[in-house]
Amino acid sequence: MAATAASTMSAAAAVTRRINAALRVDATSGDVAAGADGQNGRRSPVAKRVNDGGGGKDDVWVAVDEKDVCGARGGDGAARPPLFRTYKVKGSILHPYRFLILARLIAIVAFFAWRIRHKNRDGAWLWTMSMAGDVWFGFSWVLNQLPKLSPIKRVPDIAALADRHSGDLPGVDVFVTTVDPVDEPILYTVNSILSILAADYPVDRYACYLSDDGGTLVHYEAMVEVAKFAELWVPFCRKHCVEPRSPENYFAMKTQAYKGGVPGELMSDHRRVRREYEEFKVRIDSLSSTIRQRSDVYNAKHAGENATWMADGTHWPGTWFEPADNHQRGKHAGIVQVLLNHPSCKPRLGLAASAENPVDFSGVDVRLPMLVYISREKRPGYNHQKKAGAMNVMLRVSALLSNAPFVINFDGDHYVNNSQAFRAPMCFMLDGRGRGGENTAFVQFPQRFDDVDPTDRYANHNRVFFDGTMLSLNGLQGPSYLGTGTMFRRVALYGVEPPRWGAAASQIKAMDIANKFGSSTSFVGTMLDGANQERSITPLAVLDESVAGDLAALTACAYEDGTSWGRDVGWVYNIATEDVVTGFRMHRQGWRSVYASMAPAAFRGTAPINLTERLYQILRWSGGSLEMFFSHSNALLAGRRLHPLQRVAYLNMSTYPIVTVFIFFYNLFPVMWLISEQYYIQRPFGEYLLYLVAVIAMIHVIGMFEVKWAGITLLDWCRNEQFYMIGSTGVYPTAVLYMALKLVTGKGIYFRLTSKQTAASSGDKFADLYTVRWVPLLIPTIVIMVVNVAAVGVAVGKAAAWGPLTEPGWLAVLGMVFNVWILVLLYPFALGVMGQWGKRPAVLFVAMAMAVAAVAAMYVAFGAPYQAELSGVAASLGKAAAASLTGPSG
Ligand SMILES: O=c1ccn([C@@H]2O[C@H](COP(=O)(O)OP(=O)(O)O[C@H]3O[C@H](CO)[C@@H](O)[C@H](O)[C@H]3O)[C@@H](O)[C@H]2O)c(=O)[nH]1
Ligand SMILES: [Mn+2]
Repeated sequence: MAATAASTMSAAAAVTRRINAALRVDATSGDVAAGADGQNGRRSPVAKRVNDGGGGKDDVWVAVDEKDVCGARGGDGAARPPLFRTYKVKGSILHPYRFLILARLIAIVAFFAWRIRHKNRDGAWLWTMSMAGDVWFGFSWVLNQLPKLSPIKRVPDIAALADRHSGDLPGVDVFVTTVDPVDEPILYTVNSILSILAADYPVDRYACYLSDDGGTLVHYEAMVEVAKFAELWVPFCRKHCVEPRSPENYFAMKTQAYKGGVPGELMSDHRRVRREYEEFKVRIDSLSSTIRQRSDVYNAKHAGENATWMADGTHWPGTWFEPADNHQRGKHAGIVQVLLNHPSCKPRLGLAASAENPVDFSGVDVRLPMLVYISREKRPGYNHQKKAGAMNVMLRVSALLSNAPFVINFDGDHYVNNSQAFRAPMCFMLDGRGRGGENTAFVQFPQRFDDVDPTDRYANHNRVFFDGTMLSLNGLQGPSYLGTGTMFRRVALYGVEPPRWGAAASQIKAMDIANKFGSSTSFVGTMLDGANQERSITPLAVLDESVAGDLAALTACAYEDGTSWGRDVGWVYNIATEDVVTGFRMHRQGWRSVYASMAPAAFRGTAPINLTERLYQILRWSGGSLEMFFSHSNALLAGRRLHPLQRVAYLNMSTYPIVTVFIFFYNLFPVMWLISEQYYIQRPFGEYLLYLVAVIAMIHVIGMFEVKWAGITLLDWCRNEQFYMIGSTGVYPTAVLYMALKLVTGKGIYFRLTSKQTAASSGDKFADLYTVRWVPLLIPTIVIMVVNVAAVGVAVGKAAAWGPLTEPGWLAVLGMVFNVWILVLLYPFALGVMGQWGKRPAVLFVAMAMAVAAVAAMYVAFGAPYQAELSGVAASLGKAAAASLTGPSG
């Protein structure tokens, strides 16, 4: 947005700015801040903020904290402008929205009353069951709707942060997790790390940690390569203010507005860096074979050995290609390696262009932040607690090495998309007003996905789910699955209670330290410091023997034995969705949190585009939610510190799969009128239909309102509806079944790593979209499709037998509408299970038409009783319609 303004600036100003860019926020690259006017963010903060209104032109949102902004010049003359802005939905939209919710509530209650007064006597069991279903539909809708009554949006003001905290931003420890260089392509991981190293945050105030749960040398050496390539990449990003700072994504972009200060040098620098990046990628790709060849050479020299060798001619302490004792998956030593040491506090300018350095970095700070590789110890017989376990090890190791008061986490396949992304949460953590400040335990940004799926079949669900529901949580941070991209306050992770850090210090002192946090006195010694957000990171001078010993102790499996880790301290264990429960523990203690957004999106990542992978992912999420309900993290058990609406939000989130059991049976119901034509669900049918249509129409209109402020398109919303139905017909009921089994047998859900092989490992980026992995999880949905196709066939048969203009024929067609509706919702699923054929949807339509024709012909030939038996149609109508009473409640 500011590109043209910036490019006309004088060269001298550009150089100053370049240096500044590394040291303080650069207004031209802070999209969230107002458009730059060439003043490098030095306009009066108040004037600027009054002008821009934060969200820009907006016909949905209005600022709620105008008073704070205008009153920012306090009596003592010191300006304390707010660091973030809060917006609420305009009254002209909000009031009709709320009115509709009320109207629907009344309609639902009236509908129940009507149904009870007109109890159906022919099919009492069916009537009772459908009543139970409808009551649950209504109840879960209320749970879902209540927290959304006052939608709020918060936007960080990065320019204001720069004004107020230019030299004293708090420290941040950035954690990245990965397990397998193949399942989670290593190219994503290196890009993730590079985007972090190049972020626009004071280099001496943050550190980056990679946890490699596979313990592979490939990951370690990839980090060595990253550290080398970063020397070119990071200054390049600073010099030209490029976005995003993940090279793969940057180079994939077609055109870009220039935001740096030396547009004349971009072309040649870009070409040069791009070539280096291509070479870097080749080295990353061949790491595995390089290491193998090297190991073969060494092993040949040391007869009888089958080790994996590091470049310096020593054994790799982690896992080997040929598994050996203490060098195999699930059984190896812990490793901590500092790849880039913590930089000095003073800027170090780079070299001028020369033969060896074609890129001129003479005006650019070339320091790099700290980079550490960690692989925790693995031993058989221990439950390693997946990601949560890895996070807790990182929390301890980082305490010793950098001990930043804030930590932020990324999955290996996510990257920093907006270089201001680490500054943005600070706007909330450091703002003293109401929601912000010391009581804020974590700040979360919506998870965005690269549009990896050309048809957007499955990936959009997340976007709608998170933005469409969470954004609106009354300004509350609701429960979520966003383990990645959330910035936490370290003390909150230690289980310390709010509100005040001063009090927290005495809390820590009063705690039964060793029993709670484990036996490392070095670690415990860091705890007080780690809570102090004014403290800057003081690097350890040398990693001497004693530090190495401490680190080994902290990464050991046995460290947590008999402690509170995984329960009251650190990320919570024994649940498939550790992130939700960990956030819940903080909320329950009375911590606050913020859900915020910025533009461009702070972080991006990948979502599986393969149908089966995606279904397993939501199986884990929904299973985790139910586990939460049946655990000590049940929202009903939380004390009074939990905000009432937040409690409702957590209840909704931990029970949402249950409703789909009813949806599942409703969708299956047409089977009834394939075998018999006996069932009435409710009479008089006309009135019943009227209620249903009203209730269904209203939920869709309410949904339209939410679409308006969630910043999503109508197509997104339709995809969401479709994916919700796909989940409701297979995954969610399965999760309920799992939960029931777990309650009986005590065995939990296996946390299956979400595999994302596609883009990196094959030529066709979308190959995975067209791969069917047959699993039992697909069966229920297929059955429902078959039943509904057959039902359509019977309806066509009826219409043909009676003539479409007769009453029975007409009702048959009407019934069919609902079957077709279900089929439309399941359409992406149908394409998914067709595999390669899914590229040609026409095939699906032909096959369906043939199936329908066949069933219709069979009905006419053998089935048609030629009597006025319409009940089947009626029943099918009612059931299918009721299925969408709640819509995607997520
Ligand atoms: O033993 C393990 C298993 C997983 N991971 C890492 O955990 C992350 C999440 O695992 P993944 O299989 O990719 O799950 P997703 O469904 O893609 O992740 C979402 O859902 C998880 C559970 O709610 C959250 O933890 C994640 O942050 C969120 O992105 C990845 O970085 C993994 O490398 C480990 O470090 N160790
Ligand atoms: Mn993931």
